[in-house]
Amino acid sequence: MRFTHLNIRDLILITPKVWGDNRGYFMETFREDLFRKYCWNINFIQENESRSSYGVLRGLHYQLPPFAQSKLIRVVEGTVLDVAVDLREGSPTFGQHAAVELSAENRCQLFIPQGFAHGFLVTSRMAIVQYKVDNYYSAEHDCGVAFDDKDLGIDWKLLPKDIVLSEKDKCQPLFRNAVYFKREDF
Ligand SMILES: Cc1cn([C@H]2C[C@H](O)[C@@H](COP(=O)(O)OP(=O)(O)O[C@H]3O[C@H](C)C(=O)[C@H](O)[C@H]3O)O2)c(=O)[nH]c1=O
Repeated sequence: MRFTHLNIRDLILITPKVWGDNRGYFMETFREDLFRKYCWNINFIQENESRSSYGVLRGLHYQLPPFAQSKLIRVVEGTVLDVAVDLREGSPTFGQHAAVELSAENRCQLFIPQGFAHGFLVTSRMAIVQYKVDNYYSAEHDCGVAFDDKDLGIDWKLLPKDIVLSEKDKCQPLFRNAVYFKREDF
């Protein structure tokens, strides 16, 4: 299992070791000891799964403290463009984002600590995304940022007309109007 820092240092790409043979393959998808050593002290308490068709974009979402969530994301079917945006006031990468392709084929996982907005766009016919979080869902603390905010400058690769959004995501606030994470939150 390899842990690689992205352009935003606190975002970590995890590449599992895959054991293939004539039956198929085996891989360890999570190791707490390695995670604590190379990544983050974390206690995942909930796991989610969503299935989406081509062009669906879920995000950009985050939960505010005390229900802020770190996430460990993996794709078990299909391919997504996965994006995290730094919303931590005072961070040297505040307002910047990282985008990585996660797929059932590359088997990579993305760790996103608390303080980031998260979203993904499905670029295959269909994708199933599973992710662990370290805080329970709280609708009252659920927040978002507009996926297509010009100040964020995220290249989602698809034309806006081809992107499928929930009603909620069609009206997320612009980055400059979003609620950020304060220094005291960390
Ligand atoms: C997130 C969540 C949702 N729900 C319920 C609430 C809604 O009635 C329904 C669909 O929720 P939503 O439309 O917010 O689902 P997504 O658009 O996939 O939201 C997720 O999308 C991006 C990619 C994220 O990173 C977040 O984890 C999460 O916000 O599931 C729950 O019961 N528990 C939960 O943890």
